[in-house]
Amino acid sequence: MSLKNAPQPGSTDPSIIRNFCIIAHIDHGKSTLADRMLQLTGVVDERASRAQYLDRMDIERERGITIKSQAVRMPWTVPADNAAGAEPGTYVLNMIDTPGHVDFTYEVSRSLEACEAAVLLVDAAQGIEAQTLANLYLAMGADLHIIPVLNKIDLPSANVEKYAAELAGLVGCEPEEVLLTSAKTGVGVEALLNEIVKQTPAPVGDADAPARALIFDSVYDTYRGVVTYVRVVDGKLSHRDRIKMMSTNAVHEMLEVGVISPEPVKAGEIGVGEVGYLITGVKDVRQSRVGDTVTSQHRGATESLGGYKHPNPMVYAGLYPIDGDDYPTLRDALEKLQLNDAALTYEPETSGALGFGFRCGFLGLLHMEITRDRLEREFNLDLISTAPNVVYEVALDDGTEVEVTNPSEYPDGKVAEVREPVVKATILAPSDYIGTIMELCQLKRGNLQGMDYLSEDRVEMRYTLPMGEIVFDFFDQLKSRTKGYASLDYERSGEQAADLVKVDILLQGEPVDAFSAIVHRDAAYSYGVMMAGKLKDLIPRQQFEVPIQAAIGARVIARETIRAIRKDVLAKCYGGDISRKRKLLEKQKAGKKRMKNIGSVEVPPEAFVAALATTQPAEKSGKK
Ligand SMILES: Nc1nc2c(ncn2[C@@H]2O[C@H](COP(=O)(O)OP(=O)(O)OP(=O)(O)O)[C@@H](O)[C@H]2O)c(=O)[nH]1
Repeated sequence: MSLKNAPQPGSTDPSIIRNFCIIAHIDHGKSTLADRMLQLTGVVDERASRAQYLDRMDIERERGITIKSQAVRMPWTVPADNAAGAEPGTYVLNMIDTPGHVDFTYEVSRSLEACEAAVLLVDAAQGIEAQTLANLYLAMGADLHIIPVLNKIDLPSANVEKYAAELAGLVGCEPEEVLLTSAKTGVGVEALLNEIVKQTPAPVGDADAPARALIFDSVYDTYRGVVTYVRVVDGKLSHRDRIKMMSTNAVHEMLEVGVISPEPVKAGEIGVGEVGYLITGVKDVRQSRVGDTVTSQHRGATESLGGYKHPNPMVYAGLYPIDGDDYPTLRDALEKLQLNDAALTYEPETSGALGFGFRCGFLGLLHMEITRDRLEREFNLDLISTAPNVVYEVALDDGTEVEVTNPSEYPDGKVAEVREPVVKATILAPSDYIGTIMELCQLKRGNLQGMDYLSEDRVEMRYTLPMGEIVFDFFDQLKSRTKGYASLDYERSGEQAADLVKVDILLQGEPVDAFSAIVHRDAAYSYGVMMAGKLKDLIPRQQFEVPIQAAIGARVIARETIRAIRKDVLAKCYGGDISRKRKLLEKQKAGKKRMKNIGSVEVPPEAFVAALATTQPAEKSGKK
């Protein structure tokens, strides 16, 4: 069907609109399926435009903005004799993208809120993974209708029977009701589109009420400013409106309203149940936040849609340029990233060991890693990051409470109680590994909350765990203990009091702030021994002996010594080649300039990088 004849935005009857998302574990085929749907619905032409569309994404990727379209509008005509039994006719499908990873749970929940159904896509050769489950629970929490689909049925290793049963057991349907697709060959995708029409409830809203639209994504574009993606719940938003953000009452000029199909298409207005974008001339995503409700300034709604949450960083780390001269570049780079990232926070910080840098707040480990990666790649920076830590609430004997986001700020006074954040974790693994996983969780102070068999050889284990342990090396250890077969997902779940202490690392009696850590008392000794041992190997010998100590307050709990030696760079230079000697001496001098000085001890920046690389990358199971 030609897009020109498709139902137009602003005048689309909600009864023909279907809003859905696809939830899947990484690599189970979400992007391929989405591409296939764009082709089948004629939004992207199979030969020419597909290549073009992908090119466009490359450019976007290079510019570091939208990696995927956040929401695409697709017309779809259901034929008379469809197997799904859907009413024949032309429909408007809005496919809404959800960020995949746990760090962005709140963003995921808002994208889900904008839909009425979720396609639960599972690889027919892999089965259900932890991330599939976590997102499924969120979708069920949002009351979405779930459409179970097994993908990659073309693979020789596909085990349709086994995983259809697993999936059916999970969502509570018959195995025959699980749809089968190959996003790669296209098999089953038309049938899936018909099923989406049949099974997804049409949106319901009051067309005559004051406008209310949910912001489910907000993206900074260099050329157009902030592009805000919304789902209209009541009333309509017109390009003539001035709009109001209900959490702040800030009013903005509306410059453009439209839908994405797959290029932005301007529209006069968008109405009940429709999904589209707004451009309002705001320059920073903080002014147009995910979860907020948009209304019109004139005759606006008085009650928001609810559910708005301010993003709060959960993991903090210090970022320092290896070369001190890069500090202004780092500051500018963080400022630029913040334009497109409402959750990133930073403030200047000085470290005795590392010099000038920033204390940055992130939603989680993956968010931290993405940010750091972008700073290094896009802004050409070499960075040292301190070990990530969570936020602790410390109550002192005199009744004052402090929030500690940096171990070096840990109060010296008498501490009455320390509270740490806790997460609910879901671990999925082959049942052979139950023992080793339990052992690991015990070691990390976890509490088993429940365990279910998904099939005869796969289990879901639910634990509560201190978040501080997860940001340390939990995921690395889980992967190595289960040969990579376990998957992990977690969400924040309150606080608990814990016996935590600050361990300082001292070089020649001087504490090195970058190495201080807040750890459980039982783990303090092993942290001290590990750090002292590492540093002994990493710090080059000096002309004098250097003691390395780990201490809790004034009490030393571990000690190593770096023996004295003069590093003679000329030792290997036989003969009298004076120019080569000079070169070596100059090289040594340049190296010295980059050295960080702790008291009189010279530490190469590489030693900090290596010593601080104790934490693991988070599971890369989504992009944002
Ligand atoms: N054989 C086969 N391969 C498929 C199918 N669908 C996707 N793939 C392949 O599986 C890999 C992952 O597919 P993607 O669509 O990128 O998966 P995704 O879930 O979007 O992954 P992320 O975007 O990285 O989260 C790619 O190499 C695809 O070509 C399918 O139906 N059959």
